[in-house]
Amino acid sequence: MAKTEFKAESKRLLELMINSIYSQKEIFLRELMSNASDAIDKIYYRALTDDALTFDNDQYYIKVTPDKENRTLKISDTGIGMTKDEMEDNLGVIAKSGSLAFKNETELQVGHDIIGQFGVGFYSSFMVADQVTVISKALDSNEAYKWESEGTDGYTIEPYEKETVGTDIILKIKDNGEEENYDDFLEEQGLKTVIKKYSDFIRYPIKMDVTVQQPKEDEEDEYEEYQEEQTVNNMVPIWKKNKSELTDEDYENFYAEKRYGFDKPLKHIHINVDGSIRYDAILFIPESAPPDYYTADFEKGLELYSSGVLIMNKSADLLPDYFGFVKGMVDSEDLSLNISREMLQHDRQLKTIAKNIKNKIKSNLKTMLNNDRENYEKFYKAFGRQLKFGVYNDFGMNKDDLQDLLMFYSSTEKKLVTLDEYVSRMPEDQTYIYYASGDNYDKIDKLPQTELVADKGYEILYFTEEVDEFAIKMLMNYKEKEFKSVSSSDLDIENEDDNTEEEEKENKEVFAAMKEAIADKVTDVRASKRLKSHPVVLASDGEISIEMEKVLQSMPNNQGINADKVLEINVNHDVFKSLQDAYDNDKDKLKLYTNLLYNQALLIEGLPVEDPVEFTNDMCKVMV
Ligand SMILES: Nc1ncnc2c1ncn2[C@@H]1O[C@H](COP(=O)(O)OP(=O)(O)OP(=O)(O)O)[C@@H](O)[C@H]1O
Repeated sequence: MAKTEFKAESKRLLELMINSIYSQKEIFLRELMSNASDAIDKIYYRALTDDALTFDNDQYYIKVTPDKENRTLKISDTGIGMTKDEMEDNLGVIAKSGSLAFKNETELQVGHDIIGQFGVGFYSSFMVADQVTVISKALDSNEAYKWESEGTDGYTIEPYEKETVGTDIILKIKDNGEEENYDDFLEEQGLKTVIKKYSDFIRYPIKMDVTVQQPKEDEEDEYEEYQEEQTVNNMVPIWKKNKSELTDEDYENFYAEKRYGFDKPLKHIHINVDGSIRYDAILFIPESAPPDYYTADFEKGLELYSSGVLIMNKSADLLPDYFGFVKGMVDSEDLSLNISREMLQHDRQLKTIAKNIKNKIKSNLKTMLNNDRENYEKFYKAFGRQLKFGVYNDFGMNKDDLQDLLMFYSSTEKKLVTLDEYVSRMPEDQTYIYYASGDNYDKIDKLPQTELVADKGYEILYFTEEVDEFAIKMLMNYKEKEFKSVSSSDLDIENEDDNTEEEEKENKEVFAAMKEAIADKVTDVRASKRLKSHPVVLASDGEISIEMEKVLQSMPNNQGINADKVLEINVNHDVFKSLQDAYDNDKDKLKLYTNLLYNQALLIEGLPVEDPVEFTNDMCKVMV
């Protein structure tokens, strides 16, 4: 039969699986168990709304059958099954399509990373099997099909006989290699261990024929063996267990099992509430953001259960947007099983739960910040941006909840610091919280605008993300201290040797002539109070800073909002003497110098020079 080729990305993933050196090959079983359990969930949902279907617990289970002689492992479920089209769609293409595109070739070759970071799902079977056969009959269908593949060269699908609805997956387990032993996946004990480790909390029974010994009748010391079907998993959901019985590893396994993420969570929060509203919840703070996190595709939400039965995969109403990174589940006896999405939105109980959850997350993050700084910084690297958006969004409504969770890089501490730490260190004569914006820490370090503030010994917070200044503008102040950009025209710093005002008065005409030369570009040309060694800098008057202008300009529907730019000249720099000289003797030269300085200031700001050809020609004019 002709083989159908896998799509290119799937083929690459398969190659990785087949040649994988990944040590935890056993996770293939977890993936297959989860798929089987999801398939049964789907029938369960259908039964909720379809009167023709009843969900009888006894009929729904997963069965694991090893066959040592033939080196096969069969995993059967009584779930919803797949039609021929679904087999094509689901097994012929990698589910999380696009995930490979996020990785570069070297990372792919290592192999570890990709398996650790992305759900490899069904394909992980190829880590342990030479051949994978899927026989499935979908609910409402009279036909069954067999999908088969030996790896990268493609797969076949053909009609097949299967009486009952559900799916059988048959793996032809690889022969042992020099260093690798696959026999565990054919042994009762090995399989049991792996199932317990990863899939203990699967809600449906995972059954296996287990060899049991019992004393022979009438004959002491003699035993006979027989096979007995046993349920291998515990089925009591982890959230119903006593916290003291559970280890970090249990929570981590649950996180992986549920596919909340492919990282290791930084923290879990287990909540049991038995008050006027009863609920249990397990929440996780992930370590890293999923690739689509900061895109419109990302959907936040927690799994919602009603008395242990999943009623919604992603209940968005349970999490505020700014905590959208939190993964996990909530189970409440007080929610009705058949509640609709629309009704849930207005459900008073759900609102109360959401509020409690929000406060729990906040207090847990706060504790992590205070007691486990290293992990908090990891978290902040992944999701700090989200918190800052949280401060900015909804007209700053949530800023009080979030301001103490923010961190910024400090010029003096050379690490991330909180606003509270900054304010508590402020010298008495310092009125403002100073910040400087730029692309990265190194660039900001070198910004001329920081000279005076840094010289004064004041700490400066470095803003490197687009949202930073917008969030801070929304915050307005922290502990009554206002924020001030080092680029703002009035820095409010006393400087005894300041001679700028006199110089500016004395050289009024020079400044006026310079202003005239670039009148369409800046609102003013002034003597700078903030520069020490640099000749020139751009500052801004008013609410819109130059960094904000950059962000606003890059937006699709930008409305041409500009900062009021001021060109500041260091009157104590030799360049100023040249300007004075040019004013006295050669007005064209003054124009040339002014334009050059303006363009230099643009470059320092990371803004594009408006006319690069004119700029280089001007440079040449000074040289010859
Ligand atoms: N036992 C099964 N019964 C019914 N459908 C299944 C079964 N196993 C897999 N599928 C279908 O194949 C799809 C692909 O499975 P796969 O394990 O590759 O990815 P996933 O479960 O969607 O996502 P991931 O494992 O990456 O979280 C599933 O979404 C499901 O639709």
